[in-house]
Amino acid sequence: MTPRPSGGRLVVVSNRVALPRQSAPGGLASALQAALRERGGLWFGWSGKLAAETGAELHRLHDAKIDYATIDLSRADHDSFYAGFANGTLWPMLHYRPDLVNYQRDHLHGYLRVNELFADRLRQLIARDDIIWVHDYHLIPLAAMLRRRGVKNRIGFFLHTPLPAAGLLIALPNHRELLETLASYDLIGVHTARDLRALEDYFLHETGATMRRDGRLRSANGRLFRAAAFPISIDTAGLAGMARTAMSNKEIGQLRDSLEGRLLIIGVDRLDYSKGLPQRFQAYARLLERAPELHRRITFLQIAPPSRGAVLEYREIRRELERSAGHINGKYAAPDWAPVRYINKSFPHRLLTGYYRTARVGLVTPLRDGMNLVAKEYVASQDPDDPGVLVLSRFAGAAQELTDALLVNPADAEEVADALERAINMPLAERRERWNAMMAVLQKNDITAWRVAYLQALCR
Ligand SMILES: O=P(O)(O)OC[C@H]1O[C@H](O[C@H]2O[C@H](CO)[C@@H](O)[C@H](O)[C@H]2O)[C@H](O)[C@@H](O)[C@@H]1O
Ligand SMILES: O=c1ccn([C@@H]2O[C@H](COP(=O)(O)OP(=O)(O)O)[C@@H](O)[C@H]2O)c(=O)[nH]1
Repeated sequence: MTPRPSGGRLVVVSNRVALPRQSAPGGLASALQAALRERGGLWFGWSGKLAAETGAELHRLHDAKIDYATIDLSRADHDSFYAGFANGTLWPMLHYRPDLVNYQRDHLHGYLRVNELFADRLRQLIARDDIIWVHDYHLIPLAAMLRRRGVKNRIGFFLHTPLPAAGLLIALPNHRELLETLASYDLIGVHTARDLRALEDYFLHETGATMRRDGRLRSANGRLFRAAAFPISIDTAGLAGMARTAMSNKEIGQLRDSLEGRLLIIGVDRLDYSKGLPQRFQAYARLLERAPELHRRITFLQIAPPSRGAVLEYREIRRELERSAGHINGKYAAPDWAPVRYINKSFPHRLLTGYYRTARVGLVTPLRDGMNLVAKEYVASQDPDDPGVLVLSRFAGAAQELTDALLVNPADAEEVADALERAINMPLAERRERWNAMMAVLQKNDITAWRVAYLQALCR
């Protein structure tokens, strides 16, 4: 029997789950929480905890229209699936960093084993009419495994990272066995037209798939599926409202007082090498070096909660940034002024939105980023009468939509320093004009529009 499409329960599956009252910064968790809060449904994934055995117990919880079902991972599965293959192999590859890829066959086996376990548990939870929406590179083969277990429901996939060109993807050992399983989904969503081109190109030229006249792809073994771009977004109106009320919070007042009239530049990123933080610090140092008149007039606040500490590169970048922040302050600080405030802690949106609104400049300079929701949150949080300026990397998916930001190449310290200077000195009329244009984009394509567009396409 054909499943009833749009009326069915929504079952979201992702490795990271935003459990109530648990803080785990990351765009996937923020976005899916906003999407599910409205639509309701079941959210299945990793509990974020370790246990003796993977998936031995299913933890159930209900909160604000969302049913949560989560499982723990064993230490060995966490190390091979999450830290190993997902974040030690796939993540660097997907972020154009083959030099950082650490491929180990036992990590791949762990990855496949955890996907099989996810398929087993999920199989027991789904009903015939459910619409299943799987998220991200941790779970690429899940649909193929569910299909083998007889699941006939609509199953969609969304990739939250960039997708590099086929020429790079083929450097991944066993790439075809893994990536071809994507054909078991009914719809593959990516953030941008560039990611979509890369996906189609890979399927057409590396796997023998063909493109039909109706736009669907036919895999080498005859399965029909679609691929399309759906740029993820934020709860624009909700965050704008939150930013307005945040300004009366004690913590925001404390930040404002501490600035003593200086202009604030803000960066908010998970501590990840893809976010271009060392390059950002260098660009800021370059600005201080070439514009002494700005000393004491500006302060750079970088919020960088630690992430994926089980992976070596993440521990190394943490050390590198501590050195870099110390070096800049050592060189330029005065007894009453520190040019950099560097914080390895995570903050809730209730405060972040107020920090964004306090900042004259939002500095978002990843080397590669699927979307980058921080860029969008910064814009949504601004005061319409006196908005700040977004300096944004061309290599974040968000740059495709936020074309009125000051777009930069994050690897060019001089160009980023130029943009910072321009942002600091930008007249109010130009700030308003740019902000209005970006806000119009975010009001049109908010998180609801993203969810509705994706699910409509999946159920078509
Ligand atoms: O779950 P973690 O390992 O702690 O990492 C956090 C998330 O990082 C990545 O987020 C991506 O999704 C965002 C929303 O689409 C997007 O804006 C951003 O560019 C991506 O980096 C990762 O893809 C998620 O799976 C992680 O949960
Ligand atoms: O201290 C923090 C730092 C970040 N975030 C959130 O984490 C998400 C980061 O998403 P983004 O798409 O920018 O990058 P990702 O971390 O997913 O790669 C955004 O919603 C941030 O507001 C947060 O809640 N607290």
